[in-house]
Amino acid sequence: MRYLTAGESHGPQLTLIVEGLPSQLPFSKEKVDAQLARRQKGYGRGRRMQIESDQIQVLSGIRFGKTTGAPVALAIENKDWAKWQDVMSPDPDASKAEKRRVSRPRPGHADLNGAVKYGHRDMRDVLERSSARETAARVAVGAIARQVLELCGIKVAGHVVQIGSVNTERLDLTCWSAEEIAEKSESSPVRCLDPDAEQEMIRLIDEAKQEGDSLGGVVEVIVEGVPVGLGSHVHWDRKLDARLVQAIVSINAFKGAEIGIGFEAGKRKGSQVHDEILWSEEKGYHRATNRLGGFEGGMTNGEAIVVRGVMKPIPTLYKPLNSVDIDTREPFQASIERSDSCAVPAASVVAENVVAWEIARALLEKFSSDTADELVQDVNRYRQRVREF
Ligand SMILES: Cc1cc2nc3c(=O)[nH]c(=O)nc-3n(C[C@H](O)[C@H](O)[C@H](O)COP(=O)(O)O)c2cc1C
Ligand SMILES: C=C(O[C@@H]1CC(C(=O)O)=C[C@@H](OP(=O)(O)O)[C@H]1O)C(=O)O
Repeated sequence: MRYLTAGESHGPQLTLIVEGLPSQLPFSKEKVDAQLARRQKGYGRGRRMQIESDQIQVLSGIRFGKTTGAPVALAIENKDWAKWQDVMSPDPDASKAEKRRVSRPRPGHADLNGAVKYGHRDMRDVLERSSARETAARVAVGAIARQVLELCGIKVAGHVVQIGSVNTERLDLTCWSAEEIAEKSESSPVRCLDPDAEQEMIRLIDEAKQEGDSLGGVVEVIVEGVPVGLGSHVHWDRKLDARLVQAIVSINAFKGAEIGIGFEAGKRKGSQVHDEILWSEEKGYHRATNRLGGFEGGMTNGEAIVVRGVMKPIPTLYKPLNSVDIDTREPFQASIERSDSCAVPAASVVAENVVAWEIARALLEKFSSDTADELVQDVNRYRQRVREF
């Protein structure tokens, strides 16, 4: 299973093609649109999210509410395009495009590197594609992947663990199901499970916004119901934990990811890290704890997958940093039109969906999947085999 996305932030639409889905998979446009709506919410977003109302248009690969096995093509409209047509069409109005030409690179964004690499004197040609607008497309494909996972009894949930200096480390989530985590985070404007931390996060975002500054944070994704043995120890690029880390760090502004207790493992002794193996009639093989976040040897071990990602603060600041104009090579301090001040809550939805995609991809690699029925039967047969091992 693979996908491609295309589209500029202020172009007419995002376009995506998903290839390799099982045929006869029940396809719900409503479920995809619901994930897109979740991504648009979250405290700290800027004015752009009030303009957009993301929904997919299904262009191919679906008939009678099911996949046909052919590539699924989708589009997501950019409503902001109405104001950008003269500048962003393939044949723009030269004088209008000149007025919106960008010669002042933002520290922390892709502007300068992209301009140097691709030879652009107008950095709009970089920022339009490097924009996290593209994450709407990735949420849409993740939302389709979730429909595959759902059939196989696999649930994905996410929440915000930290914004700036406030975190929820003191929460013990071991007794919460993915469903409870999803429900609780959904009712929080910052998608945080701890009401005290939530209030403090909101205060910090307001403060940063007032100062013309921005904030990053940490998000966590949990995947429940995953069978043992997705991914493989036999080759580097088949290790599923590594693929999840790549998926998370590929989200705009994400600078790191960890599985389970992650970096904390470097501080502890082995006896405080490794999860003891148990067996019971009811659960079969399982672990006493889940510090390793559901992975050993690049393979799932049947415990919940726990993956975290850290997002740096948004680079576009109302309080600008020093930079150099590429026309004059003179220093400048620019003012900006609009930006998010904190997109961590929104990014937690992106993280859930890129993780869902990667898990679904690993599932389809392991099991027969020409049709949805074959997939479900194969997964069930395998789950039985695991119980009898
Ligand atoms: C949901 C989301 C919203 C974002 N919104 C903005 C924004 O409004 N302004 C901005 O400068 N960067 C924003 N970013 C971050 C930039 O897209 C990102 O920093 C940039 O593409 C450079 O990539 P890098 O930070 O991964 O190096 C956002 C990221 C995400 C995930
Ligand atoms: C459009 C989205 O996020 C955008 C991501 C983004 C960036 O630089 O990454 C910059 C902003 O774009 P604009 O300048 O048009 O307001 C965000 O709004 C979105 O999330 O759908």
